[in-house]
Amino acid sequence: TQSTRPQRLLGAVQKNATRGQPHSVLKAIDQFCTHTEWAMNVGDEKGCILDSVVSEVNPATVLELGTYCGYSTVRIASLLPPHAKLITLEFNPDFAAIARQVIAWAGLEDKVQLVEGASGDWIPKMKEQFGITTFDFVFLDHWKDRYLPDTKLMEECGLLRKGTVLLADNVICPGTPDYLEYIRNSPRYKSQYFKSHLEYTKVEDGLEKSVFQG
Ligand SMILES: C[C@H](C[C@H]1O[C@@H](n2cnc3c(N)ncnc32)[C@H](O)[C@@H]1O)NC(=O)c1cc(-c2ccc(F)cc2)cc(O)c1O
Ligand SMILES: [Mg+2]
Repeated sequence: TQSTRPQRLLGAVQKNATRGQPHSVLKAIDQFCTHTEWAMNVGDEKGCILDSVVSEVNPATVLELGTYCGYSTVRIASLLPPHAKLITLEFNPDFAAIARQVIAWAGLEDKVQLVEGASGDWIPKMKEQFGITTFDFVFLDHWKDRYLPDTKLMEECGLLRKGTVLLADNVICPGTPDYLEYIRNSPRYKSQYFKSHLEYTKVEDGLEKSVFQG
């Protein structure tokens, strides 16, 4: 039977990366996506911007929306201080299964809780299920028309505090126009656009960093 793209990406990690070395996992995925097969990971160019924002925030609690194969999960988790927790939500079980193996290959399973399910269902359950009070950092990388409703949901559920940083991928391509309109015009956020390119291409894309004002 035919393999899927995530299965082929995992194969490239197991073949070319060293267990327990997150940077080698990222390098193997980026090489696979550059030379063999494009895949919708945040990639190395936007990934460096992600790294700098994560390092600046130095978060103890992280929420990632949209795990896919776990590339950005590994990228973020490899920068977290000890005892920090990253919760990542993925509703496609096949993608989740691959991501678990990519995260394990990087040796980061102790820092990561991968939850299978839809963000809209799980965000209201974060406090009771995972003992989260608020998130220090949120990476939005799931369905582009879910960024706005899920941000409003996080506000309503009291999951954001003064200083929480939201970082949104793909605000240009595929684009999240309703989210950008809201977040850039709301007095409750201070936003900054980081111009970049769609992963592994020359197409313009970018990340929007927004700090919740409380
Ligand atoms: C949406 C995907 C990423 C993952 O998110 C999970 N997901 C969804 N909605 C939910 C939820 N509500 N809760 C939990 N998980 C959820 C899904 O199953 C995917 O695995 N990402 C993209 O579609 C994506 C697409 C492109 C792209 C750009 C140009 C093109 F020509 C073609 C594609 C680039 C990117 O950088 C992306 O990130
Ligand atoms: Mg993305």
